[in-house]
Amino acid sequence: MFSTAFLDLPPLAHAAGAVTLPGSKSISNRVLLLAAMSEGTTTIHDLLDSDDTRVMLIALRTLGCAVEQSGAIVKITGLGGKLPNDSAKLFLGNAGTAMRPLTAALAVVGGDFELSGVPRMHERPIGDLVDALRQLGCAIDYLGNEGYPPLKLGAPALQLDAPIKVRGDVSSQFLTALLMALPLVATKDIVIEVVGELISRPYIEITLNLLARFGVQVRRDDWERFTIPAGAKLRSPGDIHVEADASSASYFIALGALSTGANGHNGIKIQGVGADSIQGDIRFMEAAQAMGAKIESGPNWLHIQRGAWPLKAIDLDCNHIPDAAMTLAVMALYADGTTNLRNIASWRVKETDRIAAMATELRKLGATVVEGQDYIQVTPPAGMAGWKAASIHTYDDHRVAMCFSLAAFNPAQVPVRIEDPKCVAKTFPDYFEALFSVATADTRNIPVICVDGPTASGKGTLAAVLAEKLGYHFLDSGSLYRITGLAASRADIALEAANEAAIVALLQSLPIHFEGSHIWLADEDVSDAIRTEEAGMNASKVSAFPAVRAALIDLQRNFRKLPGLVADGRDMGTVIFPEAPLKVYLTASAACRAERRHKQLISKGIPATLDDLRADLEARDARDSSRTVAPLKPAQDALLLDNSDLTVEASVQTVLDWWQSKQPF
Ligand SMILES: Nc1ncnc2c1ncn2[C@@H]1O[C@H](COP(=O)(O)OP(=O)(O)OP(=O)(O)O)[C@@H](O)[C@H]1O
Ligand SMILES: Nc1ccn([C@@H]2O[C@H](COP(=O)(O)O)[C@@H](O)[C@H]2O)c(=O)n1
Repeated sequence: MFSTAFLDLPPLAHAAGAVTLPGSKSISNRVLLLAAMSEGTTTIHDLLDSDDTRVMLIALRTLGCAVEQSGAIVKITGLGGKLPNDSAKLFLGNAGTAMRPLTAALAVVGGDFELSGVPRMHERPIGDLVDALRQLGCAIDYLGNEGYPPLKLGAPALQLDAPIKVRGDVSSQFLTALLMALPLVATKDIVIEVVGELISRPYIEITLNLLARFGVQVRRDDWERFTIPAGAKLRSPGDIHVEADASSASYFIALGALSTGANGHNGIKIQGVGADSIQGDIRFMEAAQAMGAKIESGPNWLHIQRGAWPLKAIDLDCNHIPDAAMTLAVMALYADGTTNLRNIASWRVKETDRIAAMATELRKLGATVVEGQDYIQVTPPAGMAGWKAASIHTYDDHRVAMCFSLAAFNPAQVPVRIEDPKCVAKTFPDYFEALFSVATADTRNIPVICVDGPTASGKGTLAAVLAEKLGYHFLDSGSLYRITGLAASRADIALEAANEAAIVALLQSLPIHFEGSHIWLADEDVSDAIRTEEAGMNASKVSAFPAVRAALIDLQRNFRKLPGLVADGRDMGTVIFPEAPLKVYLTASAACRAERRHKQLISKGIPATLDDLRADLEARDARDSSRTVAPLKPAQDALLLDNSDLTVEASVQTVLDWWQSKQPF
């Protein structure tokens, strides 16, 4: 997951390949609650691992439910509707799929409970559900504002005779909550009557479908009346598999529809969900097809290719696909006219006011947007010149972050910044990794920051922090010369010009691989072995051989991958990435560098004297600067930074400011 303050997406050119999506949030949290409340043990496969499922699991454990987790398999021993802990405070983050059903289940079972969430959760209405539960005799108090969490629940005095009325036109989650909770107390037939036009019906279908899997057949009369039969009991189905999330699939369906192939492949294959999914958002497929996508489907897979181009503008009632419809609003940027998405009033009470959020952010990109209480109309930017690079605010809303990533395919090739990318953790923590696994960019558009300079100036430290803050890859090019020197010494090859060909032959056979900050030579972790002063001096010797340098060029350039790279070395800016948009030449006085290296070695328990270290680093710098190929020197367009009197933090901030000054947003 990218936990950076922002993630800059360079212009993306193509996309092709296969993605496996995480489990459905709607199914995961429903199954968790049903499994916890049922009789028997349920083994759940492919459960979504995200913020929303995590808060649900914590809540269930707090209530006394036994939960065993091993990877994507979770085993729940059901409580059979009886709570071992009938007094608890539950924090449910911003998970509507946890707050609403848990409120209903705990209110009917009874106990002393407090349910709260993040500030936004306390702005999301729950009054209609509370009103319905109070009709049943449940004891519920508001701890903050009337109609909103946090809530306090007490012991109910249940009256099940009269039909329970619940509004269906604000959120279908209120009805879902009642449907899942009432089998816990169905000593007689319990009737629920929906007031107002029921929205998001497909989500109710998921609920009914899962209740049936747990042994409860709800009778449905149209979409107005639901009866839980007397004697209904939740019983574990044993094993249950969670489908991949159809709402998450919408981003990759859109990707297939708007991008051309790459690497000899065409189209996007989505594993884990097919056209026969029980999730309502799968009908996003039809909307995408109406806009031009070509889609094939099989058991648990979809394959999407670009069809019509530009995409076709549509006018659609999106009530049946409220979450996935946000993706249509971004696809509309690539359409041949104005797209009108109607009947989406529920957007206003989701993680954020999604109509306002989408309108604001689409306008930043150059679109013309008209918004109403329950609709949004999007007209694409006028031609290439109409597109603007934009920093997309994401409102702590995972879907805003994910759908706006698709704007990076814009024909004007302007970059798009996604603020707070970690908000995708709500449903799809590795969304951007999945995107980068299928998307490609023109290499020249993948940003590289070069940090060159003499020994112990702090290049590695600076470059690693920059990479972490920007979410970029990191190339420690010196490690490649260090490994070469180490391997040659171990092979008893003297580091002399006469042995240049032998050293290159050895280098080309070396099984080097990187794992985070660790470097492996075959199955040996050589990260420490290459860090000695002797290894540094040997690296300096082999690095002076032109054939060794030539042999390492492609390997270094292959580090340039989405979303970007920070490269540290001696010739990053002069030879390896001469067209990099930012080149930093980092220096510090020799005395200062010797002192830093001394401290570094002593802290690792390696004995060293200041004088020897200074002599060594000056010798190394002299050799590096005087060699014939790729000598150590600042690139002509490098920015010089002498950090003798700067802290690491100050150096990092200086370079981040330089980088920001080059961005269009
Ligand atoms: N601005 C700074 N102020 C104080 N200490 C620093 C600063 N930058 C780096 N250091 C410290 O200096 C030491 C050397 O830094 P680092 O290993 O990053 O240098 P380098 O230029 O990558 O060296 P080499 O070229 O030998 O790999 C480290 O202990 C690091 O913590
Ligand atoms: N791009 C580079 C990087 C390093 N070298 C040589 O390797 C030695 C070790 O590098 P460190 O950054 O790990 O200290 C260094 O002294 C250089 O001789 C290089 O030539 N080009």
